[in-house]
Amino acid sequence: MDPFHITSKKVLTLVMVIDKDNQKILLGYKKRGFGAHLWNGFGGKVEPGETVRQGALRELQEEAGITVDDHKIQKAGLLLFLFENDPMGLECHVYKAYEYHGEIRECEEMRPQWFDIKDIPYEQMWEDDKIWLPELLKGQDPFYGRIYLKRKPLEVEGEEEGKVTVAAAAPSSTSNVSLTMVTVPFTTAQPKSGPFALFDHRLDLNLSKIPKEIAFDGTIASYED
Ligand SMILES: Nc1nc2c([nH]c(=O)n2[C@H]2C[C@H](O)[C@@H](COP(=O)(O)OP(=O)(O)OP(=O)(O)O)O2)c(=O)[nH]1
Repeated sequence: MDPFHITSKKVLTLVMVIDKDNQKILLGYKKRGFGAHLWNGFGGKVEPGETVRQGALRELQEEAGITVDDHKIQKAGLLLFLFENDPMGLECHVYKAYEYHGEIRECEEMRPQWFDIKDIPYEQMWEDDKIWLPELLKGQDPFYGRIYLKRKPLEVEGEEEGKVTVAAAAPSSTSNVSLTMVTVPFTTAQPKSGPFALFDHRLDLNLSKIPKEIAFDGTIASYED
């Protein structure tokens, strides 16, 4: 049985806000939850009753405090995250925006910060980002990627007085796996990377040739602009 076979998926959004004039990108430090301690764009689960695009705009407003005009947010790609031995895939719709309204502000989930595009903190981001984000920044989008991830055995959860508490990483979907808590010596050299390690990937840069509905693994990924 293919360990990356999925039978269902969650639909997620991710918005990358880019300041072209100053060659900067807005990232948020995820303070809690899935992908905690990593820098990322802004996004989350699409809620019932909203389109993917509406979900992207809502999450950007909630997490960074800013809004983008509907026609100014551009689809940059579609990423399918597949987790080993997890039948739930994540279909992540990636958008980019070059203009926004409002004041950037921190919320309890994310701490936004501008980074020079030449200094993107890839070592503190999801491992797959270094595959597709440079393409987005070069304008090589829209793209379609399949990202295969393996669970890391242990993951940093918190730190106190030179020690960190680590827990067995939880799977992407609702988990019936119990967390194993242990305390190990903390080394500052250890990056706080995501709980999953990149196993394999495929990135297709000519999405225009792919039909709007993409069939994969028995499920259909919607591709709305
Ligand atoms: N850059 C990047 N982003 C990813 C990867 N995998 C992944 O889920 N994401 C993004 C997609 C979403 O924006 C975000 C996960 O959504 P979330 O769990 O925070 O959703 P949410 O805000 O609705 O969550 P909640 O805490 O309100 O339940 O992480 C990845 O490999 N790279």
